[in-house]
Amino acid sequence: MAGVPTTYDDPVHIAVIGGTGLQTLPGFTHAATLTPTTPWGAPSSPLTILHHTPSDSSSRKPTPIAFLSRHGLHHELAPHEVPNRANIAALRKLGVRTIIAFSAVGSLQEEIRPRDFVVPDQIIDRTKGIRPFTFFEGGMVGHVGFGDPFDNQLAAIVRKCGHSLEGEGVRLHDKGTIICMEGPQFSTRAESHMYRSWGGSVINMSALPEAKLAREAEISYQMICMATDYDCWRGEAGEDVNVEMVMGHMKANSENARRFVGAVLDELSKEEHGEQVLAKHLVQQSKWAGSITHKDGRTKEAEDKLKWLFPGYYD
Ligand SMILES: CSC[C@H]1O[C@H](OP(=O)(O)O)[C@H](O)[C@@H]1O
Ligand SMILES: Nc1ncnc2[nH]cnc12
Repeated sequence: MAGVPTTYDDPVHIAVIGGTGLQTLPGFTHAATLTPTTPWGAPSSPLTILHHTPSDSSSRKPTPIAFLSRHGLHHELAPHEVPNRANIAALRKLGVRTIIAFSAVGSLQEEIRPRDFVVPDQIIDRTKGIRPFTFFEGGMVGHVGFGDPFDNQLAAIVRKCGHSLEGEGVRLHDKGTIICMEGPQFSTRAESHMYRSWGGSVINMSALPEAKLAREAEISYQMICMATDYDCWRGEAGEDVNVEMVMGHMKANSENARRFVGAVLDELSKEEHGEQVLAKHLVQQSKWAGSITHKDGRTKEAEDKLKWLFPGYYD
């Protein structure tokens, strides 16, 4: 946008990643547009710095947030083409330590209806290993815990905010297991039934490796899912998923998605969440996770990249 600054000097600790149907985040003040590069390439889209003014207090300063469009500004990146490492690395470098990520999902359960929101707590990986999925490779090994793929404390805040919007058209499910499939084709009916038998709640193509990379980058991460279809498991009881169906529900419910983000940002802007927003509980996790490779065994390339991401960790 003409006249908008291309640099931003204040720290930005919170990011929103928008998915299908959420390429922009209207209703916030546009403070800057950044186009960073990283050792893993450029992110999916420019990082838009938005100012969020908390709705319940005129005295609090606006909170800056970074917005990134996962599939690009015009949805030109397929799920397997999303440069997840560049996205997460660019956000961390900016100072981001908390990410709220949006995703349009298929429902695998009757009670999760189209336009319902789900705050998931688990993921089953059905990607095919073709997406780059770690910062620790090529001469520096690292292993981080992923038992809980989302941040439990952040999830509690997100759930509270979602429930506060109930009665205003928002229906929220507090838990759920995401099946993250490779795509870009949707599932077969046999696969869809199998995922239901595994206990899957919803299905998408984007939770991984985004969530894994956020964990490696010591960023507190929670996905908010919005159901747009019943995939294809209902057979004759309903129409199979198609893009028109997904986009239709996303468009019709985008105002609720925006209000949901606004409520979460209101809450995260409160001083009491300062430590959580900075993900203090994750600090130095990757320093120890990555120190398994002795200095003598490191390649310069791997070390340079990781030193860019984590200055001071591997000196
Ligand atoms: C257009 S339907 C499939 C597409 O929608 C979801 O995108 P996102 O998670 O970025 O909202 C799903 O993961 C697929 O990428
Ligand atoms: N049925 C589905 N399968 C995978 N990703 C989706 N995103 C929205 N609906 C989906």
